[in-house]
Amino acid sequence: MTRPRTLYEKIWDAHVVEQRPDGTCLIFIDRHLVHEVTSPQAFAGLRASGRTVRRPDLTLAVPDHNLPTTARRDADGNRLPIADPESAAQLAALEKNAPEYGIRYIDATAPEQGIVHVVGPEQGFSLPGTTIVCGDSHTACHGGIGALAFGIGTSEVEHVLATQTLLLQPAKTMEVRVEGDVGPGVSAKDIILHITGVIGAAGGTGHVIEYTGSAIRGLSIEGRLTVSNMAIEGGARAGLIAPDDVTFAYLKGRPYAPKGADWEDAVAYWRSLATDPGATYDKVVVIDAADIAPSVTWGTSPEDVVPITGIVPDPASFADPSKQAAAAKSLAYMGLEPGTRMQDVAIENIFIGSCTNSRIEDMRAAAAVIKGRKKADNVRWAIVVPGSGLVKAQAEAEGLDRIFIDAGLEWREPGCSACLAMNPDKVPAGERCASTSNRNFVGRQGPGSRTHLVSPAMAAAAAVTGKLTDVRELMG
Ligand SMILES: CC(C)[C@H](C(=O)O)[C@@H](O)C(=O)O
Ligand code: SF4
Repeated sequence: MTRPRTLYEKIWDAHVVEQRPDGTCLIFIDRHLVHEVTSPQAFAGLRASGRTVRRPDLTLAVPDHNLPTTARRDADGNRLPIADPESAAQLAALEKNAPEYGIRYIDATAPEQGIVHVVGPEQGFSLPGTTIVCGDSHTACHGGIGALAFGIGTSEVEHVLATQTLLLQPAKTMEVRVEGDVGPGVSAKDIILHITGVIGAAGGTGHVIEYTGSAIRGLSIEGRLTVSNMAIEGGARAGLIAPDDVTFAYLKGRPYAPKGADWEDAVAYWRSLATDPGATYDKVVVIDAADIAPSVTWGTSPEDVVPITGIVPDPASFADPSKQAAAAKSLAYMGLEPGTRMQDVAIENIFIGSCTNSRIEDMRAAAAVIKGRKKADNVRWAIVVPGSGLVKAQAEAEGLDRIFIDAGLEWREPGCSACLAMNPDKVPAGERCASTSNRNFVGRQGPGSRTHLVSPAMAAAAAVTGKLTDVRELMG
């Protein structure tokens, strides 16, 4: 009998082309996602060496980071230019490179355009058991459907374009098991924020995390993508969730998903990927779902998590001296005093979007809280940015856009938006943002911006009260 293996080991083993004496493996890459920021130099490198794209059929390009989220066409249907020269150049490069190398390209104004990590699963391009890479650290997101998905650097993007392979060291395995049921108002985002708080921003270093347990199995695909998206914020190389009937139902009939007999074969294979009984992980963390509250960050690392009912911690309360120093620095940047109740922190900006939380369920969760309420007066800027044109269309068909607009929020075009300050959507220096994104780093949403990571329902709650708020207090 073969040795029991984890989900990670099975996917890895199925993709090893060659193993080197030092243990490094040449891995076949099934899917390559490309966006405008990390690809121009990679294509320039290909061009300089006279090489071609080895498997254009396994490559999908879509712009997302730099696109403004305001209207992309004028009243006559003409495409509006991008004002920022660097952004315009990156977009122009992708628009030229994709057709030149025969790569599938979703144009900035195509109905299915969106954030690359939303588009991949939505199009059925990202599939269970596949290896997926993208020149982007949140590629781990695709682990939510059971794909082994890594972020890579620009030189690796060039390597994958040219060879459809990548040299990788095998990772260690880590299980994060979340058992039990979460309480009302607790979403997938709260689960992953809580996990990040428990394991720390370096807790998964060198590991691929498999999220298991009944609380994870009970999540929709949207929720699983949210969890896996932030594997990287726990330091892991990738995140994984075993594909199951929920996954198959989500993927069936999507444009790039297998069809007919191929679909049946694929599902049979995908079912075989689940971690075998008796397989072991290098590290195991067990979390009780009942301990997870709606969560919020107070600092400038995604591990700086407290329940919304909590307070800003005192740096002295941390055992580790380096964490004490980091916490003191974070609090100075964030303009927060130890002991302040999180619910007393006023918020001027709201961002609902990003590859963590811009799928249809996120839109629904935010709209459910906003419905019948109004944006608080002290909230200066509140934008809702669907993750793709298809999410946008679905949300509009359900009337969610009207709920946001009637409450005084803005309803935007898809893109990365205020998740990072690479386009016009920025948070001003010294102001706070309740944000559904995944990073609260210094300057992440604009120079001097102060980010509090929360779930869509919590961001919506902050939008209507003007301060960080326990969404459970607003629930029916
Ligand atoms: C711009 C891009 C390379 C970057 C990443 O790698 O993740 C961005 O998506 C981010 O979230 O910080
Ligand atoms: S939405 Fe944010 S985290 Fe996701 S790919 Fe874009 S910039 Fe990166």
